[in-house]
Amino acid sequence: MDVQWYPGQMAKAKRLLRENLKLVDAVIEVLDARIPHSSKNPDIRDLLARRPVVGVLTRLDLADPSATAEWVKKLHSDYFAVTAVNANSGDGVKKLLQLLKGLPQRRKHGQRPIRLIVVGIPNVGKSSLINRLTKRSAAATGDKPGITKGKQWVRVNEGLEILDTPGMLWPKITSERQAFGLATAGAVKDEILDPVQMGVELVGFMQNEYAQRFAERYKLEQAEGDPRHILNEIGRRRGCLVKGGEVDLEAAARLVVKDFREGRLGRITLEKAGESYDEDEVLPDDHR
Ligand SMILES: Nc1nc2c(ncn2[C@@H]2O[C@H](COP(=O)(O)OP(=O)(O)OP(=O)(O)O)[C@@H](O)[C@H]2O)c(=O)[nH]1
Repeated sequence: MDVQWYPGQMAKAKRLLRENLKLVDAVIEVLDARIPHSSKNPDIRDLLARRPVVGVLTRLDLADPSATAEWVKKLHSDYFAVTAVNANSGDGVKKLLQLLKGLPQRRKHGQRPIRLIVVGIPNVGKSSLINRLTKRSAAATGDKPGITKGKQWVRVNEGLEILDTPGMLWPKITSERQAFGLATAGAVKDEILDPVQMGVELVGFMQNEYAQRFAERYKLEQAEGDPRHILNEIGRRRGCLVKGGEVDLEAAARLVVKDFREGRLGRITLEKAGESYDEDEVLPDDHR
């Protein structure tokens, strides 16, 4: 499995982050509310050097509301404060601004505003959040991982400034389950997983967690049974066919994953706060 992050890239990301951290009083770590466990990078704690970190779960609108509430509670002990937002619409940003008001300044610099950097793995909504906080639309946003550009201080309000360049964190993939979550949520390139495998796993997950809603969405008489077979059935119904009328399973898989990403399967969280992540199957070192 190719995880798309190479040691050189990671070293560069770390170096940049270390440089930028020298400039700031506090950090916002952006997590995807649909995969809070997998979008959190446990390796950065040392780099942050005791700076207060505010955890922000984006995609509030796409995640399961009760799961998000539980994650906010669970993550509380890891952060200075935690909250959830919709970085597109701005829902929850007012509350975040309230929390940011409580941040301490690192050094006494007279009256200068508190300086912040936004960090997170690719495609979690860092630029969207910066744009929301600064009410601009200049920071580049896009649905492909890794397109953030530009660099300057931007004023949020009289007490707060934010670095326009988000800090890029590398996803840490130690289990197949994490690979599935990160790829399905779009935080790593799709190529990390075989598309059919991703689709089959997503169907299996939906069968276990949101069976009724899933059956309704695809007008399936029943959502039970072999996930591959169900995927085939979805492909047939949706006209994902190759010459000769056979189902194009890859097209069907891409359709289901796209429906998930765009919220058409409803509000879904792939990782629940109450689950244990310690016992995940650990991938061999060369896959991390
Ligand atoms: N529905 C929804 N979409 C969001 C939210 N936050 C971000 N997005 C979308 O997710 C995509 C990625 O957002 P970006 O802000 O570019 O993410 P980023 O972390 O800066 O991405 P990189 O530059 O790749 O690291 C965009 O299409 C956003 O519109 C959210 O809260 N809800």
